[in-house]
Amino acid sequence: MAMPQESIWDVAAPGGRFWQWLPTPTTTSILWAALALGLCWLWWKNNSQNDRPRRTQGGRKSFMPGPRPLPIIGNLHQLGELPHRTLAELSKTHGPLMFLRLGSVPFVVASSSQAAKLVLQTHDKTFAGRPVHWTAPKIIMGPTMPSVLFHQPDAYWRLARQICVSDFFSNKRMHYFQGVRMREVSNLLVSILNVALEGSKPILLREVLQAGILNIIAIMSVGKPLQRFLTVGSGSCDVDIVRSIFETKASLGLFEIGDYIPWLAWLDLQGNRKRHRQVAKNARTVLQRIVDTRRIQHGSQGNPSPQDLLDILLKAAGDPNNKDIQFDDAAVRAILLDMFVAGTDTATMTIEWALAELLQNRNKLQKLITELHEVVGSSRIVHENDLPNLSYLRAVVNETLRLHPSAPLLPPHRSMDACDVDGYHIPMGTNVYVNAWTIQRDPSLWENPLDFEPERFLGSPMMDSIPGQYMELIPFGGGRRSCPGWRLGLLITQIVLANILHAFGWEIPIGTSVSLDEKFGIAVSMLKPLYISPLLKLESNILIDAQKTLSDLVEIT
Ligand code: HEM
Repeated sequence: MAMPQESIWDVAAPGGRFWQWLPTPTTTSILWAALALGLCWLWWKNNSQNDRPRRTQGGRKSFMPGPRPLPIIGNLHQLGELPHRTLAELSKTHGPLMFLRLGSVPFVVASSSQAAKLVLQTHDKTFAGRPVHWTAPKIIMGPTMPSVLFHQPDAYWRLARQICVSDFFSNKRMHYFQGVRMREVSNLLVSILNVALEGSKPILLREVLQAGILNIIAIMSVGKPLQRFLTVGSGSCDVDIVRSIFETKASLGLFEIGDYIPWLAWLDLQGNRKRHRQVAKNARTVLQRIVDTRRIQHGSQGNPSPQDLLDILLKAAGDPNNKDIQFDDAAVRAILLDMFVAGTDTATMTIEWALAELLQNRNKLQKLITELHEVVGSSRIVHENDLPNLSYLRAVVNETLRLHPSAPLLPPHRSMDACDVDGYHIPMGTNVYVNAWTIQRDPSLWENPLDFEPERFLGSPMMDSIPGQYMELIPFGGGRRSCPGWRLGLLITQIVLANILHAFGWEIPIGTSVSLDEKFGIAVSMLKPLYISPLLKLESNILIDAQKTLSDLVEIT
């Protein structure tokens, strides 16, 4: 019988096989070797310029300017606690289109209104993507992230977004829920009244606002305030739905090292994954319970016409025309989460910032109070129908969104294709930040840009503009990825702000002050939340009667 031929490896080492000369590999040594190889690869990738936007002018190639990255972490160390501010500083050196590498992920930062226009208008379709490395949303919503906010712009996303825009956020639906919103505003006023009657103790205004606004979004989305869904049991652990929503928001706002150094993601260096998984399990449990209950109700009522977002989504999920698109329960849950996550803090923080600015600028506060008094009088609360007559209020909200946009860098966009922007060739898969914060404080666009001057909007065409119409003012983004809930966001911000200023005076406790320092997060908030005392201005029975009348008008089951 012929002997099998020896391979080159068998003969390479005299007296034995090649690998017998190597030390026996242990798991640790394999890990170290893998780590070393990974580091080399990252070093090479960081220093290679393959994915760096470049342009050719007069036969000479030049790269998009940007700060020099470090190995492995790229420019991550330069972001600091308030990335919109540090990126604004860097853009002063490197220009309005700047390249950075965050970890190993390539980013372009647009810091002028012209650069924003290129991203959000001229190449809107190309830059409609979202990052592919997004640990928390993937764990919480599932690997395809079937949410409007996080999903890539494909047929599913277009359908989900269109359902939201043309049905849920339609004028008809907004009008339908007007009574509900007013009733929740009156509830909010009465909860502040109870504090005021106790001798005007200071309150954490943010908590009261958050609870009221969450209720508005919940009723419009799932038919009733979240507290009305009894705490549900899931096996041995009980899941509180309001807590679950807050935990989800907190998880989605966490900085994840693996999103920037994907190669390290599996190590879960920050130990966040366990937390995300628990958050995902809780959210799935509470939301699925709501979905199942509604299905049972639908079953017993025949095919009712949709009223809230859940009805609309279930109708879409059962529509045979959508059978090629996976519009399943995971999608329904993710879109509901979108509304709670994207709709609550943005409006809450905008109201808090507005009040903080007004307390620092007492003459503007007085002007707004006078307007409210003239238009509404002192015998009733402010109604949504009053809003068209409250132009200074609208100007105050615009000015607040200019100085304090909730998402100062907008959520990251991503190029779905290679494209040329301002002569630079930008490869597919490049992430993009649009620095709305710096654009909205650009001295070449705004006079005295750091001053709180609502008057600048009076008589300006920007006063009632729609998102993306003016690139100088983009708190809601622009283009196909712009905020679909902007009308509702503005409505809630205006009606709540108007009412808390009309019904109460606000005092800063002696020995404290209002600080405009910021805290970065899913929505940028005040570092030191407002802790202020309400002083009743309207007669208390006006608030109590309003609450009673509105509750009688709008019944909730
Ligand atoms: C003052 C209030 C609000 C502000 C400042 C705000 C701001 C924004 C911004 C900046 C974006 C991203 C735009 C981009 O990527 O270019 C966005 C997206 C979004 N917003 Fe809002 N928003 C507000 C209120 C709301 C409300 C009330 C809802 C829903 C109830 C909502 C739902 C969404 C959703 C679903 C998206 C994702 C859109 C997409 O990716 O296609 N927002 N919002």
